[in-house]
Amino acid sequence: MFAQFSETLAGLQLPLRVVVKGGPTLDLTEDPRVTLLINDPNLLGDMQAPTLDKLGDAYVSQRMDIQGDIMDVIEVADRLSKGLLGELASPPVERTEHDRQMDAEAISYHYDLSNDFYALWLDPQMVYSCGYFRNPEDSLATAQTQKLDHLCRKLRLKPGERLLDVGCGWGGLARHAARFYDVEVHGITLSKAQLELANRRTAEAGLEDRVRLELLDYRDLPGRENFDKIVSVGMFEHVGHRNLDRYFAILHEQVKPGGLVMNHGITAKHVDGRQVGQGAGKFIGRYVFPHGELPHLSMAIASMSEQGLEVLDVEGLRLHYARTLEHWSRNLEQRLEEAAELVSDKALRIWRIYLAGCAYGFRRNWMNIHQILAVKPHADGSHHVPWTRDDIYR
Ligand SMILES: C[S@@+](CC[C@H](N)C(=O)[O-])C[C@H]1O[C@@H](n2cnc3c(N)ncnc32)[C@H](O)[C@@H]1O
Repeated sequence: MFAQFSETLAGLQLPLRVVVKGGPTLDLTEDPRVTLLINDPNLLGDMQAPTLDKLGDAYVSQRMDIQGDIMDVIEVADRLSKGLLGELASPPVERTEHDRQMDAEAISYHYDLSNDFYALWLDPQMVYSCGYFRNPEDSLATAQTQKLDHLCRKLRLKPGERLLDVGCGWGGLARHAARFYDVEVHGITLSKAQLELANRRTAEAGLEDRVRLELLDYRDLPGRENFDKIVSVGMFEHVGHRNLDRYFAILHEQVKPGGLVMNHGITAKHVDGRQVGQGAGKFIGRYVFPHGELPHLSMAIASMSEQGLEVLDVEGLRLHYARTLEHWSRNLEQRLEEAAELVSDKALRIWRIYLAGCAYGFRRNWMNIHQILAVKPHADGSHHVPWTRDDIYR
């Protein structure tokens, strides 16, 4: 099997060494940067058609180990896959009918993993979404604070207003908005572990009177027109295509007439949902974000518009997310031993591949991220949003 494998790979100029445990070694160039250690010789068969999903799966299941910089590993894996299979154009992922239980389980799987583990590689405020780099060399902490402030400015928060934060994570945005914009924030999450730490940090910051966080599904928000402004960051990826109209209808119902809604989330590259990334999306769906779905920007805008939210501004931040993920991945790589004390070997393998793989994917334009700002106009069509964007950038 190894002879056939060597022949298949022979033409690829990749900085790759393949070592079969207790067996032969193959170097594709001099001084390879990346080594794949094959623990299970049967894997050589699968490696004839190496999608990123199959390679990732081999690593997660310990059939293979890796050596070298994790970013190099991802790049070499992608080049290996494209070299042997060409550019794969996969059909869209299967869309699922999301219900509360399915979403609660999917959220718990990802976000209840371990607060201490997330704290190892996120910024000090534990913001788990794309940062905003005024300068590409900004630190992660700076970029996250800038992102929180960018959102608050776009929302034109004013003292005393009520803000709903859908998918509040560890509460970084809620605390920033309450502290610096003097608003009252109601945040919701489906993660018990997140909520516990978010509440603790809010109490420590002395913001309990202005920040209320709770475990609640967005479909269970009571009442209507309760909020002056709404923000949702990194949450709508969990909603699902079939629930998109319902989700935006709920945001429309919850915001007061004249109020602003900000939806910040990852969007698909292609309108028809066909996948790029050599099977990487399958890996993410199986191991990282079960039932996650990425709508195209045009679908999000169409759905918002149909639900009565008038789109004012869209900002693409794709390279900002690549940079954010590079920080997260580098942070994790520097603290692998501590991480191994906090999560299982399997989870650590998954998160290593996911963070480096998504950094690579955003850089290569496999997906995008957009902030979409919309207003719910008054019944007569009026609203009082400033005529220019000058106030945001003062
Ligand atoms: C990627 S995290 C983003 C957290 C935070 N907005 C941030 O930027 O740090 C996604 C958040 O969405 C929440 N979420 C996902 N589905 C939800 C649902 N159906 N109802 C309420 N929250 C949900 C998760 O619990 C999590 O807090």
